[in-house]
Amino acid sequence: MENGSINLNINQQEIVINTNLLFVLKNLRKFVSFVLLILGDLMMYIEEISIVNFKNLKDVQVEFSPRLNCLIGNNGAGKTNLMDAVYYLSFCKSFFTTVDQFNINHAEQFFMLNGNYKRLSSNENITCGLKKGQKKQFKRNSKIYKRLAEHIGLLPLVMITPSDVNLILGGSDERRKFMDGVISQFNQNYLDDLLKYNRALQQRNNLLKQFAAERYFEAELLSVWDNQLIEYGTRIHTERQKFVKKLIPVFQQYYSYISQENEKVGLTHQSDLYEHDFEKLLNDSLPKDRLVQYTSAGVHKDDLVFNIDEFPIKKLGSQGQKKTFLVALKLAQFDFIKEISGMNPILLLDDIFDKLDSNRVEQIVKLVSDEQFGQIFITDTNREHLDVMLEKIDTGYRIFQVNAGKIELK
Ligand SMILES: Nc1ncnc2c1ncn2[C@@H]1O[C@H](COP(=O)(O)OP(=O)(O)OP(=O)(O)O)[C@@H](O)[C@H]1O
Repeated sequence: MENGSINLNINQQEIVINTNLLFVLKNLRKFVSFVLLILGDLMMYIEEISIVNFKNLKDVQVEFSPRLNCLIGNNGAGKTNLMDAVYYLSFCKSFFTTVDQFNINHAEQFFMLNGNYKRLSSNENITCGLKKGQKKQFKRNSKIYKRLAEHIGLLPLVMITPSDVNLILGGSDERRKFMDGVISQFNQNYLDDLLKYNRALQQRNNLLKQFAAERYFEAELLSVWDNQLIEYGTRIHTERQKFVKKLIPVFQQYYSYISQENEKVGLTHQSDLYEHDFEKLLNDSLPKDRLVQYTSAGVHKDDLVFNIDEFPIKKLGSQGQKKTFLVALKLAQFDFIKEISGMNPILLLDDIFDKLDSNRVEQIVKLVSDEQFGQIFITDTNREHLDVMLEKIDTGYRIFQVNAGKIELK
């Protein structure tokens, strides 16, 4: 008995030590971010860029401010193209198209981007070149990347553009892409799980089609893919759940600040896996899957539900409310990435003030003028909103006039 109670005490002590260790590890990342913040070392920014033949930017060299860069010019001048060039150097692709060749100037055969960055205490030179009909070359400090995935996350960046409205208006795949894009930037395991899940899903769907075509069924063959879906899908679900849990309160705070508490917004992660475990789901949906010849349940059906005052924002939100929603969502993404990377992501705000009333514009201006944001790029067709912003940031900004693909420092 005595021995038993001694063992019990030891076990309890071990549990306490383990729990403390877990707590320390969990909070270590937060602590490091906090220390870096205090030391002012969260800064990461692009110092200069040279662009050749990227869309309508044929020959551009620009030195940027580490704080605020305002791009002013008429419609079609090339403001968004300049931002997309900066986006490209972070993500190895355009924000707007997956077809790389579309980024080459129509009259030319190649494009070239070259960016110099300050990142924590080091300098980084990133170049990208693409010739028509060839594979693109992406280099960090003159060394070619073997896998582009190695570059993702090195230069964190968040972009807000008018096309983000597809997140609200588009299908659930847009919202899954949003979740997956943010999580996988800093989580290689998540990206691997996603790739493996999609491969297994494809194979399972092929098999269901084959069974139907041959009027035949073999449960054992299907279970090979079921097991893989369950393994990867359950991990994907857990990561998405953690991400959304972190995102919601920050997003709601931003929305409430910008709208001055005029509306209440909600964001919910919808997934079959909250109700049942994956194995049961696949078993229950098997008769339907055999009929429709594809997998009808799983994390590939997940969605994010966006509400305003408890109604779907897609149907009932005004244009300004939708815009506010997206700005708050992307700013919450900014906070999430900042915490994970320990750096201030570059923030690109394209045409952000369109559709917003003057109160909301003023709130956003106040927000992003704050030191908690690092380097910011902002476009507008005139100086009206930007001048209000510049009153709040008295030093460290640059204004560029963009005109027919040419960029001039004002
Ligand atoms: N591959 C390409 N080659 C040449 N020009 C291109 C290419 N792709 C896009 N463009 C041109 O770039 C221009 C669009 O530039 P951009 O989207 O940067 O404009 P903007 O200044 O942001 O305008 P807005 O204020 O309307 O948003 C268009 O004139 C378009 O035709």
